[in-house]
This record gives sequence, C-alpha cells and structure tokens, in this order.
Amino acid sequence: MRVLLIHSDYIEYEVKDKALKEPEPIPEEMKKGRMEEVLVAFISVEKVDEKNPEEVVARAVKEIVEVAEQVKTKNVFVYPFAHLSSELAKPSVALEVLKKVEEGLRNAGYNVGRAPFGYYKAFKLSCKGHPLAELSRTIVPEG
Ligand SMILES: Nc1ncnc2c1ncn2[C@@H]1O[C@H](COS(=O)(=O)NC(=O)[C@@H](N)CO)[C@@H](O)[C@H]1O
Repeated sequence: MRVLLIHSDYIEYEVKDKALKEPEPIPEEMKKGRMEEVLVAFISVEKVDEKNPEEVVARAVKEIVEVAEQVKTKNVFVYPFAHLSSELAKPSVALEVLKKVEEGLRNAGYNVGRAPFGYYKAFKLSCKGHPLAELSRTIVPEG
C-alpha cells in the first residue's frame, strides 16, 4: 500500500464519470464532498497487499493516526488513488481495504470522510505547507 498524506486547509471533490465499469454504488450526497482542517490520505492499494489485507489495514490506520496526532487534527479524509503504484490490487480488494481503513480510523475516534471509489473526480486541495504537511508511507505485509 502507498499512502500520500497531505495536511490541508480543505479538500473538496466532485464525481465526474465512471472510471470502472462497476464503480462503488453511492448515494447522491456522496457525489460532492468537502472537509476542512483535514489530513488527506491518498491511498493506492497494491497487489502485494492481497497477501494479508488485515495486516495492511491495521498498519495503515496506525501510521495515519500517528501523523494525525503530530499535525493535531481529528479530521481524516481517505481518497482512493490509483496513481501511487504500478502494481495495483484488483478493485474488489482495494475497495474493501479502503473501507476497513475508514472504519479503523473512525473506531480510533477520528472524523473520517472518504471519496467514492471507481470514479473520475475533480478535486481541490489546499496544502498547509508546514514541514509535516507532505508525507508518504509504504506499507508491505510481512506475514
Ligand atoms: N488498487 C486501487 N487502489 C486505490 N484505488 C483504486 C484501485 N483500483 C481502482 N481504484 C479506484 O478506481 C478508479 C479507477 O482505477 S484505475 O486503475 O485508475 N482505472 C481503471 O482501473 C480503469 N480505467 C481501467 O484502466 C481509481 O480512480 C480509484 O478510484
């Protein structure tokens, strides 16, 4: 799994077209979204993660919580992003993993948003620019 973490004043997105034949079914209210004072986590789920998705989810939640504590935000936005890796997991696995990361962060007490999976989306992001505002993590299952 590749994670790009951007501490932002805001992120906003708008769903455009389908990027997959069968994207995640979403309610009308998920077609646009915005979050403020937020740690945005752009996540590419990788083929290697299919070996132990549970482990990768647990470690991703831990890494994201650590950064959220450092930058002092309780708001996290999970953004499915297929461009941080050339070895992507198949969409069915990727969506499940992303939903579990969202759930894990919520269980850790964070306000969590997530962008819809399998769509082309327009987005605007305002990076805060401080020394910890741009970080990345690579998580590979050991087990
Ligand atoms: N492994 C993955 N990790 C994160 N997001 C993914 C992954 N696979 C698919 N997606 C989601 O599905 C969308 C399309 O994925 S994609 O790989 O870019 N494109 C496609 O698969 C098709 N356009 C055929 O190439 C991405 O924008 C993202 O929302």
